[in-house]
Amino acid sequence: MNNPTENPMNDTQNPTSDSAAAAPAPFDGARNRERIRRAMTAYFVLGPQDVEPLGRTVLDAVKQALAGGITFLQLRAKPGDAGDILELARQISAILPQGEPGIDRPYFVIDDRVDVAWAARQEGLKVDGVHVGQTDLPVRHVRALLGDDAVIGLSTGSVAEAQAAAPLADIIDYVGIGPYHDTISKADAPDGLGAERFAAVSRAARPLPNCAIGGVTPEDAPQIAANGGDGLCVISFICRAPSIEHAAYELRSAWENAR
Ligand SMILES: Cc1ncc(COP(=O)(O)OP(=O)(O)O)c(N)n1
Ligand SMILES: Cc1ncsc1CCOP(=O)(O)O
Ligand SMILES: [Mg+2]
Repeated sequence: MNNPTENPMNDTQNPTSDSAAAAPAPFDGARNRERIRRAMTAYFVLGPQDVEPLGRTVLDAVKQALAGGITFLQLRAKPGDAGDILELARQISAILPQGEPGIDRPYFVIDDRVDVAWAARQEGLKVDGVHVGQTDLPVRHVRALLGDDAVIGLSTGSVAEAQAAAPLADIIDYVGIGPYHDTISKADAPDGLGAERFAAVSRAARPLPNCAIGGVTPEDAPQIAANGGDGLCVISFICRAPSIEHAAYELRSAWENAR
C-alpha cells in the first residue's frame, strides 16, 4: 500500500527528494519547513488510552498505520509516567524505517513531554521532537532544551493564538489547529471551530505549516484544503477503524486528491 511513487515523503515537489536534485528549492531553514508542510498530509496521533480499550496495542496500531502510509506520528500517552512513555518510544523507534524523516519515514514526535523527547534523542531514537500545547512549557524553552534540529509543534485554537505563533516561526515548525469538529478524544476540548474559523486561524498562522485536528475524517479533506490547511490529523478515524492500514491509506489518499 505504501507505494513510493505516491509517497509525499518521496515526492518530486519535495526539495529534499533525490528526484528534485536537478532543481533544488531555496534553503528554508535547518528543519526544512516545506518538507514538514508536506508531512502534514496524514498525521496520526495515538496513545494506549486510544487503542487498548479496543483490544489493540500502540505498537500494532503504529505498524499497520505505517503500512498504510502515514506521514507524521505523535505518541500521546495520557496519563503516562516518563519511563513508560520512553519505553514505548523505544519500541516505536525500532519499527520505524531508517533514513530521513519526511523522506524515508514519518516524522515522530512526543506529546507534551519535552523531558521524554530529550531523553529519547539522547539515546539516539528516531524521535524528531515534541508537540506542545498552550499551557505546556513555553516554546522558547523547548527550543533551548531540544536544540536547533528538533521539530516543535504547537497547538492553536484561535486567531489570537495563531497570531502569537506566527512570529515564532524561527522557533516552532508547525501548528495543530483545532478542534476542527467536536472530538471525543480530548476531555477538555472546546467545541469544533468549523471551516470558517479554521480558515481564519490558518491564515493567521502563516507561514507556519498546519494540520487540522479534532473529529477529522477523509471527507473533510476538500474543505480543509480549501481553507488553508496543510493536512489531516486524526486519532479516532484511524484508531477506531476496522482496518488501521486501510484507514491510514484512505486518509493520505484523501489529502493527496484534495490538495
Ligand atoms: C497536532 C496536534 N494538535 C493539537 C494537539 C493538542 O495538544 P494540546 O492542546 O497540548 O492537548 P493534548 O494533546 O496535550 O491533550 C495535539 N496533541 N497534536
Ligand atoms: C488532541 C486533540 N487536540 C484537539 S482535538 C484532539 C483530539 C483529536 O482526536 P479525534 O481525531 O479522535 O477527534
Ligand atoms: Mg499538550
